[in-house]
Amino acid sequence: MTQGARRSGVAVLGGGRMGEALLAGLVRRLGAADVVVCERSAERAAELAARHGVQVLEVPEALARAEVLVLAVKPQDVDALLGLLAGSVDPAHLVLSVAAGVPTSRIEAALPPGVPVVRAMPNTPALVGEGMSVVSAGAHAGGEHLDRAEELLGAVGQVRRVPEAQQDAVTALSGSGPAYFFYAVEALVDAGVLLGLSRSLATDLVVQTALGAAVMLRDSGEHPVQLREAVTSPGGTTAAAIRELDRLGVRAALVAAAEASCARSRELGAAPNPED
Ligand SMILES: NC(=O)C1=CN([C@@H]2O[C@H](COP(=O)(O)OP(=O)(O)OC[C@H]3O[C@@H](n4cnc5c(N)ncnc54)[C@H](OP(=O)(O)O)[C@@H]3O)[C@@H](O)[C@H]2O)C=CC1
Ligand SMILES: O=C(O)[C@@H]1CCC=N1
Repeated sequence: MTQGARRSGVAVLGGGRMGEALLAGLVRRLGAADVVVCERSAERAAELAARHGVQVLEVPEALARAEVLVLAVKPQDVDALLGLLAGSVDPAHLVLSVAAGVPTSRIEAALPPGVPVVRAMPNTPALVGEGMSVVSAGAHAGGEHLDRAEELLGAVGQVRRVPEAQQDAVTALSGSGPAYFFYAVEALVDAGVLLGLSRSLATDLVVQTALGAAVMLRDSGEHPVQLREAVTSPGGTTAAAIRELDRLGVRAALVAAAEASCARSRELGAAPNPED
């Protein structure tokens, strides 16, 4: 029997926010019998098992069972997890890492030679099947590994491929991106309350407006500037609002936020200095 012939399905290693979002989509796509989770907090593990019907395993058992290993621990925990994998992982596994910043070369160096590694940057809307994931192949990953990663991440939304050098920029846009939109919604709801609306009505107005705007951006084929101009009546309310956004530097703030996210991704990916 060839190496790994008895393995199938996916093990999610690290059942936190991102791990759960992926787990939920994978269970929808593959069924709970083909997805297992490893989580070091017993309480959290029990919660995931109850919510998604998946089996919770220790790392060695998960490696023996699953073909695809999704590394979903914090970048700061990746080296410790790789230490647990190193003795049992082999080239018939596919390691799919979603850890922000961590390059495939760092993962490959900690594992036996030839283990295929794909780096991915998903985002939390995966939880509702509207994720955006971007994948890149490591040195030992071929087209079939990228196809497999794309197929799995396709269960939770859209997928694109980029050269790995672009992954920190991707993290700044789609990885961290949902938080920028949640932040804007939070601020607008507070603005509605300031203007005298109930919090509940303000939330309904802002959330549906965000959803409508997102669908127009996706489906209309029009540039965001054209869509914004269509809202902006001559001498009207929107022009007054946009003038304030420009005066307060919101465009520059968004660019600076994305640059900071990209820089932090690079920092998280750097191998720890043993002297730190
Ligand atoms: N959250 C997001 O929007 C996104 C996150 N990512 C990436 O996903 C990864 C996880 O992020 P996130 O879900 O936010 O973080 P969380 O801290 O919520 O999740 C990580 C989980 O892994 C557990 N864990 C750590 N080490 C082990 C181990 N050896 N075995 C089993 N479980 C372990 C942690 O336990 P404990 O709590 O005890 O530490 C925690 O429950 C990160 O690398 C992040 O960069 C990528 C894209 C988007
Ligand atoms: O904040 C973070 O580091 C992770 C990576 C991208 C989104 N969340």
